[in-house]
Amino acid sequence: LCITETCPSCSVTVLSDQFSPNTTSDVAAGILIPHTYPDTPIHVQKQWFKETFSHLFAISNSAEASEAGIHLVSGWQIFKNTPKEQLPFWSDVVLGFRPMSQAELQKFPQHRFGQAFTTLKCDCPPYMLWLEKRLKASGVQIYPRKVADLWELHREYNIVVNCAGIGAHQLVGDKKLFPVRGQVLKVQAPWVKNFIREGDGSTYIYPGIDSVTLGGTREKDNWSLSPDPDTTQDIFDRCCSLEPSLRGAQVVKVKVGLRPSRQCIRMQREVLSRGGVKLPVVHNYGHGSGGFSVHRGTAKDAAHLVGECIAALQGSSSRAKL
Ligand SMILES: Cc1cc2nc3c(=O)[nH]c(=O)nc-3n(C[C@H](O)[C@H](O)[C@H](O)COP(=O)(O)OP(=O)(O)OC[C@H]3O[C@@H](n4cnc5c(N)ncnc54)[C@H](O)[C@@H]3O)c2cc1C
Ligand SMILES: O=C(O)CCC(=O)C(=O)O
Repeated sequence: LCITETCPSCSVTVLSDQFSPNTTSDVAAGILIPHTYPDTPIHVQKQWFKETFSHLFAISNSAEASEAGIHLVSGWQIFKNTPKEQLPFWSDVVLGFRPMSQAELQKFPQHRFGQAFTTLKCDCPPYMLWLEKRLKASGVQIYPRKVADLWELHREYNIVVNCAGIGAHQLVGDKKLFPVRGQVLKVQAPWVKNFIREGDGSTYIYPGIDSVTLGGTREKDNWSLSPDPDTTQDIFDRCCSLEPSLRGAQVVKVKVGLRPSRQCIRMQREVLSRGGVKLPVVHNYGHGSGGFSVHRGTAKDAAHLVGECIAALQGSSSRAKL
């Protein structure tokens, strides 16, 4: 979508082997709380988050909000011990960030410190389906296709944008990319209105429009997509200890996804070349635990790199004509 906006003369095609509801993005809670990428400067991460937050805030404040599955949600991030960093880099992007009062902390007798704020949540699959609808309305072609090698696209397309998530491990052989398996439960608990997150991200409760997402797990290098029943029970128990009213909730779905993790998102131009033929590629993958939190910001950067590829192609074709 960002490419159609920044390069309106481009004809864009989406190729994907899986679509919603069968992607990693469909598993996510979709909450906007950044995870830090150790090898990316903080000001860049903050800019990605800010772009994403203000873009989604505008959608949440429009008639599209319910179909897009975008809504504001308030709640608490709680800590058993007071953390060293009490003001995360994103604290002035979310709304109303403040330390919790002692009265609020009484809800969590095991915890000593907490932060209250309002952020945004993207409910999936609705958000994915809404994006797909907007793509089609912009004239984008969408085809199911598994790509074995980016080079196979060189005859059909001038520029390739690689947004394959964990699929990039095989597609481009990126050894720096690894899966972090996550399991979540979707439960019916319409009385739960506030999010609750353990400061280390181990346990969370995120109310959505139709269900509440309970998590989580983080298992590095585990490629299994099968839900584990013991883990389901463990997640449920951990969430009930933070929000005892969940004991009365019914589990409607268990989902597993592989976070495409890396020390930094791969946001990069590359030119593939074989026998004198060139194929410009823009990589935009490796969003780990925070893909929703930064997706619009990173998409804008990727679209900018596509613009640079177009300029380079135009430059080389006018040189060739000379
Ligand atoms: C349990 C869990 C909870 C999460 N919660 C949150 C959250 O609350 N907030 C947040 O910000 N982030 C969250 N995340 C992280 C977020 O889900 C990811 O960062 C994000 O979904 C990655 O998006 P993506 O588009 O890169 O990958 P994907 O959603 O996996 O999309 C990649 C697409 O590429 C296609 N593809 C891959 N390889 C090929 C190929 N060879 N040929 C053709 N197509 C290919 C796939 O079929 C897929 O459609 C969570 C993740 C998990 C697992
Ligand atoms: O960490 C969180 O609180 C949100 C969920 C998430 O991003 C994840 O499980 O990866």
